[in-house]
Amino acid sequence: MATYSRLPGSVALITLHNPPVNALSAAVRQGIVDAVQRALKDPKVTSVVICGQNGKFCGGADIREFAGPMLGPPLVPMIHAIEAVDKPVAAAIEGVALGGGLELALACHYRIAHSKAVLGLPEVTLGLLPGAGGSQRLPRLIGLTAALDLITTGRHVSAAEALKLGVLDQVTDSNAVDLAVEFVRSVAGQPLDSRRLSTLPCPCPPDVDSLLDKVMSKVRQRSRGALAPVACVRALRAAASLPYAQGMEKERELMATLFNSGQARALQYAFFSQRVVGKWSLPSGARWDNSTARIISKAAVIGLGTMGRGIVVALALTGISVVAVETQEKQLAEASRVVPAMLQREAGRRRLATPPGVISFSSNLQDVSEVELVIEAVFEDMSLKLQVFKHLSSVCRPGTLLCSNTSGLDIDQLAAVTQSPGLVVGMHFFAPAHVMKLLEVVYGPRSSPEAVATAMQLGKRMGKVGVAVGNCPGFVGNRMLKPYLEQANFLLEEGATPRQVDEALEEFGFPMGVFRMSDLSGLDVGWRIRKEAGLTGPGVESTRTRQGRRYSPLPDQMCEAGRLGQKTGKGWYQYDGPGGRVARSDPWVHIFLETYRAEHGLVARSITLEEILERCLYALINEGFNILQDAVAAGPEDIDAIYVFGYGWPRHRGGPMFHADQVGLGRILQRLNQHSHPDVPHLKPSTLLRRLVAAGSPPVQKWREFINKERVHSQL
Ligand SMILES: CC/C=C/CC(=O)SCCNC(=O)CCNC(=O)[C@H](O)C(C)(C)COP(=O)(O)OP(=O)(O)OC[C@H]1O[C@@H](n2cnc3c(N)ncnc32)[C@H](O)[C@@H]1OP(=O)(O)O
Repeated sequence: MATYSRLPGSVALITLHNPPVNALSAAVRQGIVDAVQRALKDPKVTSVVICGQNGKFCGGADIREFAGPMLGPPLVPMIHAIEAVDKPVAAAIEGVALGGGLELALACHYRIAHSKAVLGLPEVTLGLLPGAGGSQRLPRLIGLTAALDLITTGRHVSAAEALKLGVLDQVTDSNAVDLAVEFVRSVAGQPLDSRRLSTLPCPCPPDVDSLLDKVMSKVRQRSRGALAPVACVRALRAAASLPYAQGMEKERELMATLFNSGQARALQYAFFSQRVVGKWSLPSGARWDNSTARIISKAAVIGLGTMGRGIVVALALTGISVVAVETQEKQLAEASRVVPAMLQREAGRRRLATPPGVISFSSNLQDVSEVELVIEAVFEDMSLKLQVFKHLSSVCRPGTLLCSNTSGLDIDQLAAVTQSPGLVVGMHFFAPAHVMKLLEVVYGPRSSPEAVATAMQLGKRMGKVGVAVGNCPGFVGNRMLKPYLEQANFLLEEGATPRQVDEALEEFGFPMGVFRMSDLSGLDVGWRIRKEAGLTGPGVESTRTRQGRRYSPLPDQMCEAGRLGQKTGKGWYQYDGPGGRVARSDPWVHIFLETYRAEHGLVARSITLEEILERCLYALINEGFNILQDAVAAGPEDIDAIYVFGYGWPRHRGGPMFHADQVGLGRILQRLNQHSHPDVPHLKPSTLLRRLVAAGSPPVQKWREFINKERVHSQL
């Protein structure tokens, strides 16, 4: 709702009440409409201030209402009515003015904000555009170029930047509501025509068409099939070229298309998934709201390879003092040179004046004795990690949390060699660790709620999306990746080319197909793991069935030929040289594949884009169902957040489990059955998938409840 009060000196104060962010729910909109009417009718009122309760102006439209029928007064006429008021209206912005919240502020005649406020039109991130006049008013206020940037990226801006751009009239370090009240009193009675943004022309650069074309091609390239950024540019083209009323008509038309698109539903689901994963729970009953996190101020990182360096930077950026340990002198010298530069660069990118944390470098493991938390990031080798954990357990003071950045090794085994297994968790970062948003927090059967809560809290401080996952080989992300990679290799055996497979996946929306990705991360990573698993290496017979399952030796043979990817200048593609980035098809690979097929009596067939997507994605999704069934992930949102934030799954497709829901569980089951083969267990439909289909394919939002019920009745 919204409350109305009359302050001394003829100012009406309208306050939005809808915790936690004063979203514009039906009740709030109704409250605003009523309060504005009251202010208009009251002859003693000469000016109006709109603010939000509890230091938050407004977080925009109530996203939860999007799923149901539209109730209450619509936003657009409400906003028009505010602009039309013949008494000065000011928005007093504290906390946030986002989406519909900023659109409400743009309808006001003046905008006054607290210096800590954050403003933006993030609708594009929800698959929408600023559909309450924002796409037409903002460019009229700050010019087309700046509006294109804010609206197509959805980025939040600080009050200082908003003031510079001209969004705000004044910024204060003290009370924004008091200042706004004082301000509107001082302008009461002054003409308002020039303050009504809808009446102003849109300031455009002379080469407006070329600017719009350039931005359009940039968003198309960046957004890989996402509809909203393209619609945003179209709405801004209308603002630049049409009178306001016609521009609004275009905005309405574009919004209607977006609103009903599957992409908007997917992006809104992704918004809530990100929040759901923060409310973690463990099978033991420990949860985010009944477990206490420790506040870490001093940490250590062991191992300064690529991952370790990124983790040091991520920690230091949060203001934590870091002891960075590397026992190999050459690597230590290089890290001591490179890490401070990385830190400086990242601090600059985040607009921090100085990096807040202090880093000390050491070659001596003894130097970690005083820290509160250690993250081990040594080479992915179990015996080495066990040695490090044993050593840490004796060096660190009692109560120190010991974390491993392993990408899939057994956390419980590491915990077992320490004196306090409850204080051991996995903190699986993604490269580059100071940039990538995902953090898998891996709990073993003995990990304490405090250890999980601390790792999750630390992730949040580092700006990560932390997802608590159970302990199993590969955890969630890499466990699901395995069948996906496997299918991609099988497709090559059967007649596809690396480019064909990659193009299908890139067209789906991945930033990189599986083979380009593999070239980037290095083919030797998987090779080493397969050797450790006894799947390849000296003495292993070169057959296409290993350990009782279909196996493709193709990637092993690539490694044996020295083709390790970008770092060697050759992998599934060829590059300009070692470290080259531009992937070109390589005739060598085509001959290699033909020879391989001939040797194994395989006849290449033509493979459709549909088959590529089905086999790669449905194999991955099927493993997602197994993971839910095994309670390694608490719900589909956890898996989807992992894939969106760590594995390049297109956000406008919600995540693999959301995608399964959109495609239809019955269809996924039917296609898995079709592609299934006795020696490819990954394609054998999971029991959970079968049970969901048998239960009538409930929507993804109901799966968590379904799984819990099935578990109670021992059906899973
Ligand atoms: C014609 C229709 C036009 C529509 C245009 C729009 O306005 S679309 C909506 C545009 N607004 C946004 O995109 C803002 C979304 N919210 C945020 O970015 C952040 O929540 C925040 C406002 C910056 C606050 O961040 P913070 O980290 O402090 O808190 P949380 O993100 O955890 O959020 C707290 C709870 O509030 C819920 N919530 C936030 N915004 C909205 C919203 N607009 N509608 C409904 N609910 C919202 C959020 O889900 C959290 O609740 P949980 O129960 O914990 O999930």
